[in-house]
Amino acid sequence: MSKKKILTLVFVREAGKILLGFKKRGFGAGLWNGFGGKVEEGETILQGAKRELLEECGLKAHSLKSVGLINFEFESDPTILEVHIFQTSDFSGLVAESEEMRPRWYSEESIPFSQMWPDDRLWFPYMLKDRQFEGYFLFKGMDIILNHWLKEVNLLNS
Ligand SMILES: CNc1ncnc2c1ncn2[C@@H]1O[C@H](COP(=O)(O)OP(=O)(O)OP(=O)(O)O)[C@@H](O)[C@H]1O
Repeated sequence: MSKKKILTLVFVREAGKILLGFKKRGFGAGLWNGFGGKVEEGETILQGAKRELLEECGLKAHSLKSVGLINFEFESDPTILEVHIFQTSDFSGLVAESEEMRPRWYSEESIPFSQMWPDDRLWFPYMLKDRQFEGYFLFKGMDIILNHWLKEVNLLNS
C-alpha cells in the first residue's frame, strides 16, 4: 500500500519578480525552490503553507491563491508526495534567511531552472501565466523524470 505525505509549496511574486529559496539542508538541498514543507497534524493545508513561509523566509502571507496540485512518486519508494502549490502577492514582513533557506528575488525572466527540481520548468509556465494545473511525476532518483502528465484545471480558491 502506498502512503501519502501532504506538502506545501509557496511562491511570493511581486512586480515581475519571484522569491526563491536556496535549500540548505534536507530533501532537495542545493536546489532553488519555493517555501514549504510537511503539513502537520491539526493544521489545515493553508495554515501549513503560511507557517512554512514564515519559518523559512520571514514573510507573512495574508492570503494565498491555489496554483497547482502535483503528486510525485519516486521509483522504489511507495510514498506519494502530494504537493499543494500556492502563490501570493499579499504579504508583509521582511525577507530573512533561515536555517533551511537562503532567499533571493529573481526576475521572472531569469529563473534558475538548471538549479531547480526538473519538474519545475514544466509547470512554472502555468503559474507564471496565473493558470491552475494538476499533474503527476514519476522520478528515478532526483534527476530523471520517467513519466509525467500535466493539465490545466480550475482549483477552488482559498
Ligand atoms: C520532486 N519534485 C519536487 N519539485 C518541486 N518541489 C518539491 C518536489 N518535491 C518536494 N518539493 C518541495 O520541497 C519541499 C520539501 O520540504 P521538506 O524539507 O521535506 O519539508 P519540511 O520543511 O517539513 O521538512 P523537515 O522539517 O526538515 O522534515 C516542500 O516544499 C515540497 O513541496
